[in-house]
Parts: sequence; C-alpha cells; structure tokens
Amino acid sequence: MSQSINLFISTSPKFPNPPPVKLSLPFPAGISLLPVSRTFRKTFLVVKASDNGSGRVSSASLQDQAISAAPAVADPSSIDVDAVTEAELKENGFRSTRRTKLICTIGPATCGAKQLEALAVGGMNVARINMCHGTREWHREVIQRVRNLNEEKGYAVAVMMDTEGSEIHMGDLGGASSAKAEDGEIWTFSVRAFDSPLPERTINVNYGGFAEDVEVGDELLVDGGMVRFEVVEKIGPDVKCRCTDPGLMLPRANLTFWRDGSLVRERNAMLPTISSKDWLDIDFGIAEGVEFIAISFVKSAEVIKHLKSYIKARARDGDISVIAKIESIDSLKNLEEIIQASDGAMVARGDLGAQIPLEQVPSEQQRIVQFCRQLNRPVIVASQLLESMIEYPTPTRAEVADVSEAVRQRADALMLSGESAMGQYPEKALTVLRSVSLRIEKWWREEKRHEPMELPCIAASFADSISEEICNSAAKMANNLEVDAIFVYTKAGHMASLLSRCRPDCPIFAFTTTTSVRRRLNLQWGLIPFRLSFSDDMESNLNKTFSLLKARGMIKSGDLVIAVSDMLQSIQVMNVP
Ligand SMILES: Nc1ncnc2c1ncn2[C@@H]1O[C@H](COP(=O)(O)OP(=O)(O)O)[C@@H](O)[C@H]1O
Ligand SMILES: C=C(OP(=O)(O)O)C(=O)O
Ligand SMILES: [K+]
Ligand SMILES: [Mg+2]
Repeated sequence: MSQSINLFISTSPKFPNPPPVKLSLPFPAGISLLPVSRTFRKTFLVVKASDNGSGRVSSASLQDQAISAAPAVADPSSIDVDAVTEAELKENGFRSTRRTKLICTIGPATCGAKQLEALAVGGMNVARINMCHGTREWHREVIQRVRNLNEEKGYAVAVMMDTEGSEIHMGDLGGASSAKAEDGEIWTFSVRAFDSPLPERTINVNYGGFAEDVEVGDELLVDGGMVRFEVVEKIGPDVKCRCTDPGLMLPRANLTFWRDGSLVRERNAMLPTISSKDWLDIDFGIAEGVEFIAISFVKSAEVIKHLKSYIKARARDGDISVIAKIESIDSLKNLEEIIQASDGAMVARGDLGAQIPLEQVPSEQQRIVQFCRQLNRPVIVASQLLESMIEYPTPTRAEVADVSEAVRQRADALMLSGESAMGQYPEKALTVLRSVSLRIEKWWREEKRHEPMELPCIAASFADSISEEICNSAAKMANNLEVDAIFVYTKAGHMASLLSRCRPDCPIFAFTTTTSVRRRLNLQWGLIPFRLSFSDDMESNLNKTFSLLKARGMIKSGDLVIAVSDMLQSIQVMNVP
C-alpha cells in the first residue's frame, strides 16, 4: 500500500512554515532524511534532494508525515485533529472557535455514512443513539460508521448511548410512524400483548401495573401533554380513555397520569431505573466501547454508583462516562448527590416538562447547569431546542432565544433529538445551533457580559487542590493577559476539564495521548481535543506541538499561549517562537 505524506520543504532549519509538498512512500531516489542537531533535534529531519540541481537543504517534520497518511493507528509521531477544526482555526483564528458542544441524536434521517459525515462537517461533537428505538444491530452499524469516520477523517466524534429506562410508555404502534387522536374519540390503552396489526384505536402500554394503577377520572398525558385523555372505564387489562386534547402520538411516547392535578407515581416509582433490557443495552454499549452512557429517569445516586462499579469491572480500556438524565421529580429532589456520583448530567427537558409544571423548567435548567459547573461535571441541555425544524427549514424566534439562553448559561453542550433523528432538516438544525452558539458566545465575550460564578473548591486531595489552583490561575491569567489559547497536556483529561470549568475567554487546546480520552473531552465546553504522544519533558512537548501546529497553519509565530500540564505543577506563558 503506498502512503502519501506531506513534506515541508524549506531552506531554513528553523522551519518557517512553508507550503507542504506531497510525496509518496517509499521516497523517490535521491531524497533522504537526516537528523538535524539543533533545537528541534528530536522532531526535525533534513531532506537532501541531491538531484534537484540546487543542492538545497530542506527541513521536514517527521510528525507531519502522518498528516495525509491514514491515521487509523495512533502514530506516536503525529497529531490527530480533524479537518473542520483545522479549517476553523486557520480561517477564523483562535478566539472565534465555538465553545459550546453539539450533540445529534442519530435516527433514520441521519444514520447513513454520508449523512453522518455531513453532521461531523457541520460541527457534531457527539452522536447520541437512543435505545428506546431501533435494534441493537441498527445501533451497532451507526457506531461503526461513526468510528470509520473518525478513523478515516480524523474526527473525534464521541458516541453516547441513552438507555430506555423503565418509565411508562406506549408500544410501537404496530409499526405505524404515528397515530392521530381526535377530540372525543375513545381509545383503549392496554397491557395485553396483541398480534399486529393492533386493533383500531388501541395503544399498548409497557407497564404491567398500568390498568391496576389508573383510576376512572385520571388524566392521561402523552409526551407531557402533546395529547391528553381522560380515563372513562377500566375493563380488566384494558383502560378506555376519551381524547380531550387531540394530536399526533409517536411510537413509544412517554405516558404519565395525573389525579387531582398531581402526577401519580407511587407505584411506578417502584420500577427499576435500569431495566433488564437496559442492562443488556449497557453490555452492548460496553462491548462497542461507547464514550458515554446516559441513564434515563435517574432517581438516586445509588443507581449511578452501581452502574459505575459495573462498568469499572467490565470496560476493557478506560472509562465510560455515566451521564445522569435529570428528568423526574426524584432526580430534582436528589440533584446534588446524583451529580456528585455522575460524570455529567443532562437536563432532559422532554420528560422533565411532563413531570413538573412547564413554567418551572427554565429555573430548574439554570439550577442544574450552574450546579454541574460548580461540581465540574459536563452538562447537556436537551429537547425541543429547535422542535419546529423537524418540519420547517427555519427555527422560530422563540427557539433561537431558547438556544441563546442555554449558550448564555454556558452549558457544555446542546442536543438535537427528533430534529436530527427523524426531521426534514437535520443539517440545517445543526447549522442553527452552531451559528447561534458562535454569535452569542462572541457577544457575551466582547461585551464581557458573563456573570462571574463562584467556583467552590472541589478537590478531594492536596494534589488535586494544586491542579485546581493551577487551572483557576491559568484561566484568570489567560483572560487578563488576553492570550490566544491555553495549552493543556493531560493524560486522563482532568486538568482539561478543570480549565473548561473556568470558562476562559480563549479556547483550550487539550493534548491527550489516547483517542478515547480525546473523544470524551469533545463533550466539554471550550476544549479543542488533540491526540498527541508526549513525554514528561514539557520543553520538548511544547516544541513538538508548536512545530506540528505551525506546520499546519493552526498557530503562528508570536501567538501568546499559556501552557499547563498534569505532569508538571507550573504555568508557562510564552509567545510561539
Ligand atoms: N434509532 C431510531 N430509529 C427510529 N426512530 C428513531 C430512532 N431514534 C430516534 N428516533 C425518532 O426520533 C424521535 C425523537 O428522538 P428522541 O427524542 O431521542 O426519542 P423520544 O421521542 O422517544 O424521546 C423519536 O420519537 C423517534 O420517532
Ligand atoms: C432527552 C430526553 O430523553 P428521551 O429523549 O430519551 O426521552 C428528554 O426526556 O428530554
Ligand atoms: K432514552
Ligand atoms: Mg426522556
């Protein structure tokens, strides 16, 4: 197999960032590589083109040879960054890179290789698969396509698997894509197992205790109120309901029932957070090496601890981060301990809005986002951000305002659900998230409108305290000195997340040694993750990074950089040579 490489031919051993020259391996006759014994001894070689007639001595960086070679295996002498980040840095410079991360739920509208690539180009940082829908085989193929994209194009798109959870929901409508309920119609909600096709106006309910638990007069809400019914009669396993608010019901839509204005949840509160099906899905996620597992309807910290120990005993290499979905009254009650126990949280506004009054959702969102940042846990704002774009090519003004508010709160990530899974305009929706994020971030940065946030000390040990202080100080210095970027060399990603927590004005270039940590960091605010092999010698790490990034036009001489690392307790401020 012939490998193509980029060589940077130059007349100066100081490597002044010349345009790359493409060569194929093996080298043509007459070209050889020799080490240079100067500052860049470890990374630079001289190319002697003895047959070019000029007798010119040229420099090349060995690291850069891997640039256009397939980056499938982590080459110790290269740096992994994707084309989109690279182009963004080149065109717009550091300051204007996007800080808010974007998650797309993958469904029938976006599961093809081409569509996934379009989302990656459009700025998708994390692909979410929702185990409520589709088969494991289907999800496996999606994961494989995302992995191929990463390997072939250098992206660091992480995969988040979201469990079904065991709240009450409808069945799959016997294969229909939706069902329309009209005002006054009588529908049967039943726990019986039917052969398909289902009898007319019949809905399967997944929770065996449903018919026993509901009472005549209860109000039944589909998807938090998209459609409403009133229970009129119970006949064994069948519950007859009259439609009071007509609308479209989607397969597996969530069901809640209300009595005298309050959510009834005594009995279904006994349902396990992680069902037997969820455990199988979790095994699947572990086997597929997903980066994140999001747990639906978390009620307490216990279940998170339980899952984390399960993952620790099973996951092959490294961690899978556990994200707690805050979408129930119980999760709000136990918020602090749930977030402490988790590696991140999601404000799952869809189901949350079905359990608490809608007008309480915005203040809960703000509380969860702030709390996560204080505890240094990445936080995702999810559901209905651009709901109208499932059908229309432009968002409503209200949706843009909602996205802006989440960006202004400086949540780590925004998530698309139906907009990208089954909507008409997945790429357009992603573009809206991207452009609104960029615009609002710029506005708040330029006008220094961010409210400062007290960040409590969270370190569990003295060593952790040192890291935390270094990151807090480095971020403050970065703002005061108006540096172009913070560089962090981090093996497990801890220092990178501590810097992200400070939400500095400049981007954070996070260099890490493994592709899996690189992908995990891609969920966090302001981090631009690179994979790079580095040593304990900061001097050589910096030289190596500068030459690699300069060679690709991502930084230039004179740029002001602050560097920290989890190997060395120091803060360095320097201009790129
Ligand atoms: N893997 C999939 N296969 C088929 N449809 C999907 C899939 N993932 C998502 N969808 C569709 O996209 C909609 C929105 O996705 P999401 O918000 O994740 O699910 P839900 O509506 O169940 O909470 C779903 O209702 C479903 O119609
Ligand atoms: C994100 C959510 O969960 P799901 O889409 O799995 O219902 C939500 O309820 O907002
Ligand atoms: K789910
Ligand atoms: Mg939900």
